[in-house]
Amino acid sequence: MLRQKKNLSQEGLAQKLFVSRQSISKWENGEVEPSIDKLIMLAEIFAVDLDFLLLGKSQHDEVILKMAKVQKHFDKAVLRDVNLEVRSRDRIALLGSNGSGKTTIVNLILGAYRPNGGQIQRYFKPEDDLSVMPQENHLLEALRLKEQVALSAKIQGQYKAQNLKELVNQFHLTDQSRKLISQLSGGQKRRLALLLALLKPSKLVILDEPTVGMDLESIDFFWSYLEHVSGAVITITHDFNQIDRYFNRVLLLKDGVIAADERVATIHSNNQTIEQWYRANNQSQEQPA
Ligand SMILES: Nc1ncnc2c1ncn2[C@@H]1O[C@H](COP(=O)(O)OP(=O)(O)OP(=O)(O)O)[C@@H](O)[C@H]1O
Repeated sequence: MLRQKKNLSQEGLAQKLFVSRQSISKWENGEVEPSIDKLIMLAEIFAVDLDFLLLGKSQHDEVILKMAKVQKHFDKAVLRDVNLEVRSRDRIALLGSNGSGKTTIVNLILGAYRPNGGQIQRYFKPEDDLSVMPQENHLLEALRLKEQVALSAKIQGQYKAQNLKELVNQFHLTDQSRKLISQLSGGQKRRLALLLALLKPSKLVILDEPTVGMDLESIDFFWSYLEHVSGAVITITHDFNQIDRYFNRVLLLKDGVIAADERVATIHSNNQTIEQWYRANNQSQEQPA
């Protein structure tokens, strides 16, 4: 998948790694594993963490979350019968009109809401293996940016001052590091919220409308950074320009159920963009946010 994304043939990759094309073919078929020095080279060529390559095999296709017949109502029913299985390598875009219940699903997964019916099974420890970037930033406005990063890192047991400095730099926030959070722009706050959500490696990362308020440069940075995340990702987004590129699966929430659950590759093979697919499947509803 990574090789194809880079438009590299097996032959081309073999030349870069000083191995035969047959070796690449055997690795890709799962017959043989690359040695660690080749894995390090692969991580560099594909610009992914080594962890991503190492975990990729052991976590392949592992179910990490199951929702069965889940119901949630407030004044009226929001979720009537939600059935969903999330696997460890999924890159899911969760789509649906305003008020269809997307954030409610996120809150149920987090355990912030209890379902009125049905079951939710998490095959991971939420306190260790779940990271969330909520729709509203949960930042401490009175802290300086570097203090907020240090505090969150300490809470999550990820405190290494040098690593944090590098992370702040990667997120292009070094110039803001001494500023009070209350003085940051909306886009800078979103970038900081993403940094905090990704401080530790997680089995499941949930992002609720992450790019709202970001400028184009930050949006590009955001999506390219997410490529490096090794766990499953569920994102609520209407950033249709990116769904085609980044995600491998789309869900449409409509009338309280997952009305459509499709592989992005299948949609593309039908010569549709995700936006066209969304409009065709969500026709009777209002336009997205
Ligand atoms: N805590 C709550 N108390 C009462 N009603 C709620 C609560 N949380 C959500 N709702 C209602 O449930 C419905 C679904 O809300 P939710 O935020 O899940 O939708 P959404 O799909 O995320 O919408 P948007 O795209 O606008 O963010 C809405 O009608 C909302 O008012």
